Amino acid sequence: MMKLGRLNHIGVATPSLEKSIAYYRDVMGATKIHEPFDLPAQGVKVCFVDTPGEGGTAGTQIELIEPFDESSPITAFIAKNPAGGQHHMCYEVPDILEAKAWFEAKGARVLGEPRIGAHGTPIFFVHPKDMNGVLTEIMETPKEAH
Ligand SMILES: CC[C@H](C(=O)O)C(=O)SCCNC(=O)CCNC(=O)[C@H](O)C(C)(C)COP(=O)(O)OP(=O)(O)OC[C@H]1O[C@@H](n2cnc3c(N)ncnc32)[C@H](O)[C@@H]1OP(=O)(O)O
Ligand SMILES: [Co+2]
Repeated sequence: MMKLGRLNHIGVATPSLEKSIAYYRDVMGATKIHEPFDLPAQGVKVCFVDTPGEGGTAGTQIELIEPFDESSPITAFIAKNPAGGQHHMCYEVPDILEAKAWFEAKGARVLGEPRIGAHGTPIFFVHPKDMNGVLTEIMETPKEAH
């Protein structure tokens, strides 16, 4: 049985990181907005916004993602949702290969091989049609978090 880990982030696609950063800062009152960065290998520009956890623990994050270029995997999503929107959910697991085997054994479509994601650890995606309509990212928990 795979053991589901914490919700690491909620991916929110946007046509403009700049506008979305201003929204989380000025409307949502986010106190910690990380430095945006490019992730061309995954076809996105990224900005993490922290949401507070309980009693000083780390909460989850909003992962703002903008297409890096026309070939981005989120270009089609933005074309369908010009204002952007909730794109994926990312959960942590202790062992990415064990998790990949788990989902494949369940008959779910794992999209590609594990690759390094925005937190610098291996990730993969499971097709939304096999996950109750939710594009699901699985991420190996960063070692320092163990
Ligand atoms: C990895 C870096 C970073 C990190 O956190 O580390 C990120 O998270 S980057 C996030 C961007 N990267 C990805 O999303 C990679 C995985 N995604 C894909 O491979 C595609 O987006 C895919 C296969 C999920 C969808 O492909 P496409 O956009 O071409 O759309 P389709 O017409 O093929 O979609 C088929 C079917 O799925 C529905 N769909 C599409 N996207 C989503 C979504 N985000 N959530 C829920 N459902 C989605 C789409 O509506 C189609 O449904 P249908 O009923 O057939 O119309
Ligand atoms: Co993500």
